[in-house]
Amino acid sequence: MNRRGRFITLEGGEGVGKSTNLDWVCDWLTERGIEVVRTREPGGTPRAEAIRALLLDPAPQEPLDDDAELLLVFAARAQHLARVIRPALARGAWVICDRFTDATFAYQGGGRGLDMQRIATLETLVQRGLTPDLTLLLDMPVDAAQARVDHRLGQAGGQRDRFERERLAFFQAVREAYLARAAAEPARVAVIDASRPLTAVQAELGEYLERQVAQWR
Ligand SMILES: Nc1ncnc2c1ncn2[C@@H]1O[C@H](COP(=O)(O)OP(=O)(O)OP(=O)(O)O)[C@@H](O)[C@H]1O
Ligand SMILES: Cc1cn([C@H]2C[C@H](O)[C@@H](COP(=O)(O)O)O2)c(=O)[nH]c1=O
Repeated sequence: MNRRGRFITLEGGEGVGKSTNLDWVCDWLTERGIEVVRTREPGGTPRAEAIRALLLDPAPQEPLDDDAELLLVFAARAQHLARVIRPALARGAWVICDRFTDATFAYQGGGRGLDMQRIATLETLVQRGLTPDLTLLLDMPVDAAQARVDHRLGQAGGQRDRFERERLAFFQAVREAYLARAAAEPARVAVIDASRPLTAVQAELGEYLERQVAQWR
């Protein structure tokens, strides 16, 4: 693929502030004249959003098999790549994505305990070499992040989705898997302490972006 744009992902467990900071990152890049495509996983196209709804639906009457969950995540990703991510990168836009395959290694690999090598095989099959240029991993202790989720749900009056209903041990395993990926790929994954006030988090995000954009231009 003729890839002219850049691919940036935001990652982290539930409630660490990905959505809040994604808006900020997109505005930061747009202010510098960069065409930004803001998207998310699972989702990003109507069909992939339909798969997202299946994945997030608690539907206790039919538990979702772990392998089915993994394959649905990659089915949504294949559609998202074909319809949104690859075309945007080819025309030179920068794709800013709320979660990508690091989330699969963290949730299905760390959280569910699925074999990381099987996930890597699907990654190769579906992505054909396309991986993020930069990943901003928002990290904080699980209990404090869960308190933020509770606060947000209390304000918005929503229900916990199928993942948000998991036990603390699941989220702890997700966090550890994310940190292991960051340690294995320090040049791509920047770990940001998300437990601090938003201004401090965004100051550090800005520093990473400043450095990275200067290097790419
Ligand atoms: N640095 C921060 N300090 C305090 N509160 C924050 C901070 N960042 C985000 N929040 C608040 O925490 C809640 C969760 O933030 P947000 O929805 O952006 O997280 P998220 O990682 O996208 O969550 P999810 O994975 O559950 O969608 C929101 O109410 C948000 O306003
Ligand atoms: C990409 C991806 C996502 N998930 C999970 C993680 C979250 O609980 C939900 C998405 O909801 P959010 O609004 O982004 O928090 O999906 C996953 O398990 N595996 C994945 O690859």
